[in-house]
Amino acid sequence: MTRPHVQSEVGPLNSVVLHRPGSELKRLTPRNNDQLLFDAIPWVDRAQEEHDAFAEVLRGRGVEVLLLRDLLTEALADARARAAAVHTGVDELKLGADVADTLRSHLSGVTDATLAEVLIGGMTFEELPEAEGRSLVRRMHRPHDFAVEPLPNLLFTRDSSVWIGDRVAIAALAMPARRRESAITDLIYAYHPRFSHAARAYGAHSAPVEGGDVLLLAPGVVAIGVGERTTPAGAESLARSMFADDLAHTVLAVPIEQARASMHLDTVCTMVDRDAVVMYPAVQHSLTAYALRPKDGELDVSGPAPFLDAAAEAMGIDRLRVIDTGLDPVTAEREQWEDGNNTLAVAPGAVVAYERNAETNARLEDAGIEVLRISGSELGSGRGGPRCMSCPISRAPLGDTRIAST
Ligand SMILES: NC(=O)NCCC[C@H](N)C(=O)O
Repeated sequence: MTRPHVQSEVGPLNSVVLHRPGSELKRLTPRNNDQLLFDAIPWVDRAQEEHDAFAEVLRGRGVEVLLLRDLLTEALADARARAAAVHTGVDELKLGADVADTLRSHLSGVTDATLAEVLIGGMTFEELPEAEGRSLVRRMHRPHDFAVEPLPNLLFTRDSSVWIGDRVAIAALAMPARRRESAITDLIYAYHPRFSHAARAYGAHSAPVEGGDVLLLAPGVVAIGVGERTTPAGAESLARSMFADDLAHTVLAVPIEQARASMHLDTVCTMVDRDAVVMYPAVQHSLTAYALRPKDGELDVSGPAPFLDAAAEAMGIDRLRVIDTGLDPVTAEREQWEDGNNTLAVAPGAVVAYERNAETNARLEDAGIEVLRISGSELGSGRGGPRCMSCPISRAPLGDTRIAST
């Protein structure tokens, strides 16, 4: 069992948290999928097969795969975790006092696995336990309305927490459909025995920061996308916290377009080697960064400067290589939408990628990157790729292997 520690995007991956999708995906309908941040209605059995294959690819590379549902169920063995779980699952403002009381006492009596299932998969009004008396709330809600909202985006374990060094930052998620995910990761890291000594970064700050926006470019150098999800205040707050804990010497705040296709920095750029990224060509020359550094207890902010220059300078390298995908704008846009730039490195120069992005993958291979292809036809309907679907908790240090000079 490796100790949680992550200093880079590409250090050999030891352990990762994934979430095998389950009943929460079966809650998606054409009426609620937009609100629940899915672009289509996934075929759940196939999504599970695709996810199992993803996990197998990682295991095949020696990666320990921890499944979020197991971690949550195990954490709930602690009575304090159960109390917190029931508290987070029951929204009294929505349910009213009577239904909330009934649900609380019901959930207090179910098994840990059932409680985890309700927290993840949600509960409809018709699934609520029977109760004495009359409730206007019950009568006025339709049977399929959610009494406990499902969390289909838990699939994207990247976003609700991020390990920086030996500390974990619980993200404050921006979208209402995802906010409760943080409470679940918080429970796991607070009460699961494996994480009992995990120190926190970012504390209880509430300005939105999502893990998909946080890229550990090199030890001590962190890029934070600022756009649809992470706010300037969130980036600044996380930077201050990392400086205070000596986790970083430079933070690059990177403005990204506030659009669905580029909701996180990792939708347009991920690292594929210690000095190389795959990047959506349309942003390659326009991406900029503000550099934040600690100075006399305050923040020193400079820039904006071109992102690639600012990153190379902070990383102490001549240049940050961009794998030249050479794609025509239409293919590039199609493959960016399908998470072609959202790769997960299992080691320097070896990444997991969706197979459907054939052109991007071919260019990566031309550049000497090993591409481990997975199918994502159903998984991708939530708009996330291999990096979004994984939360590394342990990567081996990069060591002093020299940076490629090509
Ligand atoms: N890091 C990522 O880009 N995560 C993908 C999140 C997709 C999810 N449906 C969302 O809209 O938040």
